[in-house]
Amino acid sequence: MNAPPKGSWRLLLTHIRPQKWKLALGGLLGFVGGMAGLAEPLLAKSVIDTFQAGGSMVGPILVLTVLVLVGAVLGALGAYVLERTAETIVLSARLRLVSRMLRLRVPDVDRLKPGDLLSRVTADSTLLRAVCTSGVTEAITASFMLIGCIALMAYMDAALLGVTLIVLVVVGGITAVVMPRISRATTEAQTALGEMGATLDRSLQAFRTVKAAGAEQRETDAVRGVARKAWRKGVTAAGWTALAGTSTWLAVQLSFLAVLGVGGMRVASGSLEVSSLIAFLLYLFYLTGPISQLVNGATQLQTGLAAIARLREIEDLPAEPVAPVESTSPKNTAPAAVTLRDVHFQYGDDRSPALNGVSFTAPAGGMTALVGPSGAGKSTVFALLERFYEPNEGAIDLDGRPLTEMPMSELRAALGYVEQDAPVLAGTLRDNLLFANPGAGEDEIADVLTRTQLNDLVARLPEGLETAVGHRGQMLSGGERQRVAIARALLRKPRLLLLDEATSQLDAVNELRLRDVIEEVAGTTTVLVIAHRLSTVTTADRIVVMEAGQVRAVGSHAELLDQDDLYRELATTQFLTNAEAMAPAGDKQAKAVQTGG
Ligand SMILES: Nc1ncnc2c1ncn2[C@@H]1O[C@H](COP(=O)(O)OP(=O)(O)OP(=O)(O)O)[C@@H](O)[C@H]1O
Repeated sequence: MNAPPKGSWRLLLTHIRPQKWKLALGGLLGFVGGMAGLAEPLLAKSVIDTFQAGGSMVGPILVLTVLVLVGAVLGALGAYVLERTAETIVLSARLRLVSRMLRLRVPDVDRLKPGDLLSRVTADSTLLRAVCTSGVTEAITASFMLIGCIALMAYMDAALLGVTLIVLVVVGGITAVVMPRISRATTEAQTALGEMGATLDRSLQAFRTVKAAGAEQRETDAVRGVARKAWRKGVTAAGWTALAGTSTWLAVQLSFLAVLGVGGMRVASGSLEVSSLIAFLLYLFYLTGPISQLVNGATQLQTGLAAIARLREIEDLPAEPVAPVESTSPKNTAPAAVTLRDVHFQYGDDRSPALNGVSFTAPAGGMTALVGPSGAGKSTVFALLERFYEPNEGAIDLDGRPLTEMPMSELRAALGYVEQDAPVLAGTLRDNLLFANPGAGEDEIADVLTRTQLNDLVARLPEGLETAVGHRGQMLSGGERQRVAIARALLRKPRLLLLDEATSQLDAVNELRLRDVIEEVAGTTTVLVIAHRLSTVTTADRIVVMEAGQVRAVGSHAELLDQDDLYRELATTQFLTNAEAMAPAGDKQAKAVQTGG
């Protein structure tokens, strides 16, 4: 990336525009403060002239002192206003990103890594701060100062200014060459930082697995590897930045020597006053400030634009529509029928089809079970029902209405979704229950706790509903987690409950409880369950057998046992082991051969 893409500038302006007056005020204060400093050499010249003429120096020195103080105060005030405004710009960028992040579409998030996303909100957005202060405002102020300074130098002595400018043009050239390199190194450093976040996030998400697999060192090495990569890129950027800074310093020193030489000769020849030479030299040193501010500003701008480019990648992604404020009219809670008509879907152009012409109906009320070998496309059906993805062909209707014609919020409000894994979030049990319906009352909570047979769990927990359940709910058993997730989904009063049964073994008690809970729920709402248990399939009103992205049979347990070979095979291998698990003396070996999925 040699030049930041055009869109990055536009996005930068989007962030800056709302704060433009505050930035202008900060810049103005800094500028006025700087102007006070600019007048100092002129006054110093008059002090020297007065001294040489034998007049009183009290007046000029007093004015000089006041000017220094006013300059300092205004400069500090300007810096504060700028920094404060820059913080506000960082905040607004973060708020924009955060509110967009959770509205991104599932297929886009599938591609992105959570740790990298995190690093964009935290690390990359921070870089905006510098771009708004040094990058934009200070650079503009510094340009004015530079122009003012050069004008005054021209007024003092045009020949000496000529000498100075030659050296400055050389610095400008060096800076122009260095800047794109800083930009590239910064982008790479930020990308590496994002990679580090993603790698670390992966390990933390699977913390127990990492330990159990004895992979601490390997994972640590992986994170250290990307940390070092970020360091290398950071060091490269630092090197170029140092070169830019040093060339500035060197330019001023060289100008100083050149002006001292040329000016000295002119003083000796009597064509220049000593006081003018001193004032000119003071201006020359004064020039260091604006020039290094400009170089620093350009550096920060490159850094900021690199960060902005990463923020833009998120901002450019399409988002799902924002849910409107919940209407006050009572929510339709009647069980809904769902129909899939010749649905085709593939996760990407390079993937083989996950669904290949799937058609079936789950009538309103009652339970429909989806069964089939792993990879048959069962979870994909759920993902399409939630409109996490859109079918490539075919249609899905809810109560005869195509999903695409329903507002997303209405559709999702009508569905309850219990994921197969990690259905519980960090927080208290109450937080978890209220997650999908924060407005639910105590009586509603009590009701779902009874329906999902969680009362004894609540009684057993040290702080009841207020007990923290740990990151991803580790403090609960698998069966409890699943029932908590069902309770949460029920509190939302869904018209259709999508339940992806965990494939892991539940003990006999929990399996029976789950069966009873599903059966009870199916009495009041439509339940579509991806079933891995005999107890679930035998109680289902209808069973849809899927294989390789297609529906191969639909019927009752008895019908399918009789008519469908695959179902019979599943029943005798997969489901049967669950049945054995229900037996009081659960045969551990039988459990072990359960195929899952
Ligand atoms: N997010 C995804 N991106 C790409 N491919 C996917 C994704 N999710 C699933 N697939 C693929 O789509 C196919 C169907 O997967 P799906 O999860 O629907 O199967 P399933 O029947 O639910 O299996 P299981 O019972 O093991 O969960 C599989 O080949 C799988 O590899």
